[in-house]
Amino acid sequence: MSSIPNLTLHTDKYQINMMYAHWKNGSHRQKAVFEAFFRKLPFGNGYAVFAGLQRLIDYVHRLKFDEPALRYLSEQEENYDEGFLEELKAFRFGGSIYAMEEGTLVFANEPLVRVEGTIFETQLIETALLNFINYQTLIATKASRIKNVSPDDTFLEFGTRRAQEADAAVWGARASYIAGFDATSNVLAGMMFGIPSKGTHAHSWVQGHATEQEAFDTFAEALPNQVTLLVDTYHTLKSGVPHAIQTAKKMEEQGKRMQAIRLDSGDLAYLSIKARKMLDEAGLEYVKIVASNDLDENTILNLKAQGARIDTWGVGTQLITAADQPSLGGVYKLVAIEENGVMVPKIKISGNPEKVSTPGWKDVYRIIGSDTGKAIADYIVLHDETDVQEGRKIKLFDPVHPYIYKYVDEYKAVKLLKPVFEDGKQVYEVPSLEEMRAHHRKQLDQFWPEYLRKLNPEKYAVDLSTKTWEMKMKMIENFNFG
Ligand SMILES: Nc1ncnc2c1ncn2[C@@H]1O[C@H](COP(=O)(O)OP(=O)(O)OP(=O)(O)O)[C@@H](O)[C@H]1O
Ligand SMILES: O=P(O)(O)OC[C@H]1O[C@H](OP(=O)(O)OP(=O)(O)O)[C@H](O)[C@@H]1O
Ligand SMILES: O=C(O)c1cccnc1
Repeated sequence: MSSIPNLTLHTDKYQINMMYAHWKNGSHRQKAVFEAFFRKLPFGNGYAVFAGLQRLIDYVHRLKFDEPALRYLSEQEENYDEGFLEELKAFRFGGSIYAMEEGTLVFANEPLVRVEGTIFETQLIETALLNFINYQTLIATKASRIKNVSPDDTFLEFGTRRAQEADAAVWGARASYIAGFDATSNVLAGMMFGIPSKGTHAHSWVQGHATEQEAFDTFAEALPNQVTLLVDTYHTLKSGVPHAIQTAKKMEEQGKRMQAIRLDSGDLAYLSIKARKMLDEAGLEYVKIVASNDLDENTILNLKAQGARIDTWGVGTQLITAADQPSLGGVYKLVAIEENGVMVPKIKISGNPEKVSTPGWKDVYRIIGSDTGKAIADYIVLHDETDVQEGRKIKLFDPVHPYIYKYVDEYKAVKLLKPVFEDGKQVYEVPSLEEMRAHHRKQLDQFWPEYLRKLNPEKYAVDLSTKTWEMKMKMIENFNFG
């Protein structure tokens, strides 16, 4: 995508400063492994939906310190050596990246992306990687949560005007589509990604005409195949719906069908039930009802419970800004580094036991029961462990309460981290957005409903292999606080 800018300097300065210090020290070609993960699921949801990989891939391809970037760096008060800037000039990403596929259900404390390479390149990409996957995973999760309130209804993403700037709108629209939304109002996202783009009209269209009837008729004449009329500018039931019915009748005379009316204020349950009745009585059973107005999963669920007759939900602000939790706290931690030619696992100790990182270079398997076809647990192993790959009996235990355990031997193990780049070369064929949506739906089918419910979902197990757990415990024990 040529419209994507070079984001090489889209990083925190401390990354460049660490790269510089490594270069000064001669350690910049040392090999390192980092893993990105989050510690807590957002919105009290039982799962998150991974997204952001396409953006990461585009970014990695375009990593290059060009002349303006080098000039800017040369003017900084850090006073970087000329030799460092020469090193940056020659820089290309030559590392390896393994990642979850977009649309995959993911959980806390499991690697979502693993990056292997020189300390120079693995350090540089931390900030942008987290920026992309934290936001897009958050929005995809929110979208999946909203869509799952009523999976058979149609959901439109309407958030652009309220999004935190343009990139958030466009990439948020894409994340929403992966997780089950059906279309976006953002035309650029439509063009860039092939998402269906849809639109009704604003109140200004009605306000700008002498009468509401004239506004509706004129709109219907201009766009006869895409007529959704906004009926709440003056009075929904006394004016908007009757006028929309008149327009629909005129369309019928010309052999055309109006698509829908849109409700955008007031009591959406009451108004949709009344409007449905009026449309049906006029023989317009085929005209659908769209609703919008600061909707989120809770309001939609509530409206459904009240018997609202709404077919299509337009969701903006609450989705695109993830209003109830506007950030996902994904982090990127060093898990191994080369010392004297050998990769040595690394741990990050914290006073808060939940924040102690799991050392070593790891893979994640989804363990699926052979009898049920449903996911049992995600199982994290050191990358050279082979038991799970070979289908041998494994012990699943809670890493916080290891005395709670069970053995499983009848299972299928799906490796979740897919090779994306190997030694700087892209080896992953990015699926189409339609394939990602289908993948997401299949993922949902793989989980029992108790993990998917909106309120107080069951906690899905993310377990460490015995070797991973033992290594972690040993490293904590041996840690020299001196
Ligand atoms: N029957 C309902 N049950 C629960 N929530 C509802 C119902 N109908 C609408 N809502 C929601 O209640 C909120 C109403 O907000 P608000 O009072 O600002 O809207 P309004 O009546 O449309 O006023 P305005 O014209 O200023 O937008 C919206 O989030 C809307 O989606
Ligand atoms: O409420 P959200 O979930 O954010 O959905 C988007 C909102 O944006 C529009 O309102 P706005 O008042 O901006 O313009 P309008 O004149 O078209 O209603 C639209 O009518 C929705 O209410
Ligand atoms: O097409 C619409 O109705 C629309 C688009 C963006 C925001 N609100 C509504």
